Amino acid sequence: MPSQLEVENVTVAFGGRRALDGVDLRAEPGRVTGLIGPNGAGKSTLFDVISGLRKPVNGSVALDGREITKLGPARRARLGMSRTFQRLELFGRLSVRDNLLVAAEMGPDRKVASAVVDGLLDRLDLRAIADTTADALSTGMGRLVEVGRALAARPSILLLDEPAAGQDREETERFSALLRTVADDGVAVLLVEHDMELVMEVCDTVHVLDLGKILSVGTPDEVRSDERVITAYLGAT
Ligand SMILES: Nc1ncnc2c1ncn2[C@@H]1O[C@H](COP(=O)(O)OP(=O)(O)OP(=O)(O)O)[C@@H](O)[C@H]1O
Repeated sequence: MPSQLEVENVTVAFGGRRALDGVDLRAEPGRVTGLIGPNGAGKSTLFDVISGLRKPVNGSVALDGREITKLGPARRARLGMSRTFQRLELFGRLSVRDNLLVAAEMGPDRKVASAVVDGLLDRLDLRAIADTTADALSTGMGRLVEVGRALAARPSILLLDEPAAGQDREETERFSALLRTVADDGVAVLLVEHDMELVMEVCDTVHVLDLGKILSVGTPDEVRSDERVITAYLGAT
């Protein structure tokens, strides 16, 4: 079932410093929503709040109108939320196929896990390396497998933290097409990414975070021409 994510007025503090300060964000089913901003802006911290790894001091997270702010990561995963991490979290000694299988078995229906993996190997064009161990993959391919693991749980909302880092241009182009098909299936995709070409090409809406606050929200064209965004981020990339 498609899920809408609503983040309202989220604040997180480390010591006395606010890493997030009154952040609002919305991600809708069938759309790719971008979250961009300079290093240290608070993007990963916001992902941690959305996925339940960090509790905000203020604000709420809701999925389809149901408040989930107090739920832990496992409960959120059962509600259809899947995420990837900036640091690869693959099982290094397992094959690509088995990495996907472990994730698929945690999905809503274990009986279909191997069929789900079969489908993903084709969809992500991973069949040729299905028996390769994760340790032997390039960073770019590792990231693709990590996205495969997130998809194996058949999420309704998918959080991707810098999935294209380490991918070459061809891998990124294929990845961009994949993200569109994931969104077209009704998934709400939330994408943190520094690769501006990918963000501008694939996102329907982009949120720009700077120093813990949302600086701008709009279509890629609107955000790209926003002077505040150019000054805070785009001018420097
Ligand atoms: N566990 C922590 N303890 C203290 N400060 C932290 C912690 N995690 C993050 N921060 C600080 O919070 C701010 C936001 O960090 P965060 O990693 O969310 O930024 P980011 O936008 O994801 O950056 P990047 O693009 O480099 O990944 C930074 O100033 C960071 O130093």
